[in-house]
Amino acid sequence: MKQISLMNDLDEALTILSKDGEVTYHKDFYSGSESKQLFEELLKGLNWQFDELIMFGKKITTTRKVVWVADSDLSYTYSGVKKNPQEWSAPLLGIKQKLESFCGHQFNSCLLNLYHHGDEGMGWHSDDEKELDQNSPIASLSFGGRRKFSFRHKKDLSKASLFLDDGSLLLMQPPTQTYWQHTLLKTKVAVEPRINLTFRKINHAS
Ligand SMILES: O=C(O)CCC(=O)C(=O)O
Ligand SMILES: [Fe+2]
Repeated sequence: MKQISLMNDLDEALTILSKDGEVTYHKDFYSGSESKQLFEELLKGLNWQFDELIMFGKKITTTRKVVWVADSDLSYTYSGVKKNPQEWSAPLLGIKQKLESFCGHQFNSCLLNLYHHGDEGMGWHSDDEKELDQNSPIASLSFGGRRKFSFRHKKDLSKASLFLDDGSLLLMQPPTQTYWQHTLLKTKVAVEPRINLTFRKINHAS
């Protein structure tokens, strides 16, 4: 199995995948002080809830907490469970604006995940739900503890891994979700809590 590992000590954008999609990593999208402030605002200013998903036909509740934010006219089913969106808060709107001008794309929803410890992660999946606009990138922002993230090609199982730093942006362009899965790995090393935001574009129900 081919393994690509990247050290994230460059300042400019790093290209993560070699084929079947495009992912770039932008280490210092936010400065350390901006990230610290945004982490606190997001932690305190949103209604964090345990996530519910269907696994092996059973509804389970995660220890990780989530918030789903979206324009009020949207609904979204994720991991088999329909989500009810919260409204955009001021800090989130500020982040969305900065992202949109950087990416040249508009987003209408954001899934936030709060990982309290290293023993909370997210298993292999693609963000390829049918509601998502296939032509839109997914922009993943990280605040707090530095965590390892991997991609795995669905056919040849090749991998690409990197660490997602505090204040970093991982930009996943189409058709990345069609060909690759990704995961946030658990770790036994002590890590700070982390908040991840994935900005998405959901199609309006026709
Ligand atoms: O926390 C992360 O970096 C990954 C989150 C993710 O993959 C998702 O929300 O779909
Ligand atoms: Fe994901």
